[in-house]
Amino acid sequence: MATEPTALPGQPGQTMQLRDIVLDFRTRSGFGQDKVFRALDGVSLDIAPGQIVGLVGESGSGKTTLGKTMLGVHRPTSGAIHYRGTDLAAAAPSAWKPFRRDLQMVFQDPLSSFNPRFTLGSSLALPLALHAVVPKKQIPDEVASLLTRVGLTPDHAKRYPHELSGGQLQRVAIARAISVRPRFIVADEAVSKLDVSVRAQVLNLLKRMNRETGVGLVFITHDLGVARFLCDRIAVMYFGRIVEEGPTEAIFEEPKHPYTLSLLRARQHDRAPVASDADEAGLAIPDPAKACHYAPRCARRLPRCLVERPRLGEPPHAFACFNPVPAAAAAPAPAVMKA
Ligand SMILES: Nc1ncnc2c1ncn2[C@@H]1O[C@H](COP(=O)(O)OP(=O)(O)OP(=O)(O)O)[C@@H](O)[C@H]1O
Repeated sequence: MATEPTALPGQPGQTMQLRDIVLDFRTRSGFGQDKVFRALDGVSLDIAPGQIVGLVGESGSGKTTLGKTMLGVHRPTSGAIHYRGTDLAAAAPSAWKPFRRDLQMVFQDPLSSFNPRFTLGSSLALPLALHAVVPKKQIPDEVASLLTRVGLTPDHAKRYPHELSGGQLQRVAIARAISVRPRFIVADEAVSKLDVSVRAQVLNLLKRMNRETGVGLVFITHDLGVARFLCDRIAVMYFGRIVEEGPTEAIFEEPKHPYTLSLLRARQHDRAPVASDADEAGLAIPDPAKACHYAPRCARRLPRCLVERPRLGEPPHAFACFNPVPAAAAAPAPAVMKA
């Protein structure tokens, strides 16, 4: 369950609020025509200081795009990103500058997020110096301490990115993100390359850091066991929309959206989350602006679902569905990850 948000020492906590975020990617087709792909379609989400919010959903549902949008990597086509009294969505890129230290990301591919010509020690020292986190002469000690906190040794500071395994690099990426003592971290599949024992260690580190410093964490993952262990709240994404959002236990024990249920069942049976026989029935995909975009795959589809778009309801447990899953039909929750 969500804990009371706590602020960073000496810094008031700030909730990040996303309101109705739409993001269209424009791509060039082979015939020189612009094609528009709507990657985020009306996403609203609040992340309070001290909360860990999990973003789950199948590949391509928009999790990474949403994470990058809330950190200013992508500029939304419309909608609002309220943070510390500013609507950053509409602001010029320079408006993000004062918040660069506050908002950090651990990227999905750790190798490409490090400069191959820098030692990892240099890569870690750079943000410490840039943001004057510690006095200059303390930087080597701080780098060593960061490496130790993520389960590596100070010796790793002398190595280059290509000399480390994917899992080791993931830990350096986490060390870099926490080094500047941010207020928010978006961690994209940040523990996916770690073996079980190291994964537990890093998850415990993230949880401890979150509880001690009040850093807000958006944790993108395919692993529902990890999400259940780590997150206070879960947002389930499907094709650019949040279809269900609520406290972690409610999502696992009482899933309301048929897609959430299919995701939980898919995990139990270790298969892809394809919902029903509706696909095979050859149902035409309805206009997503005017219908539930999950309707063609949904076993609980009503005629209304094909002509009306359901809105996400009210917190604390919100879901966008006209015919939610009754409590008795909810799947037994998947096993909790032990960490
Ligand atoms: N720069 C881009 N230009 C065009 N389309 C993009 C771009 N980035 C992402 N997309 C598309 O947006 C959709 C959402 O992608 P995104 O990477 O956010 O999904 P995801 O849920 O994070 O997937 P995964 O779990 O596989 O990482 C995909 O269809 C993807 O192809």
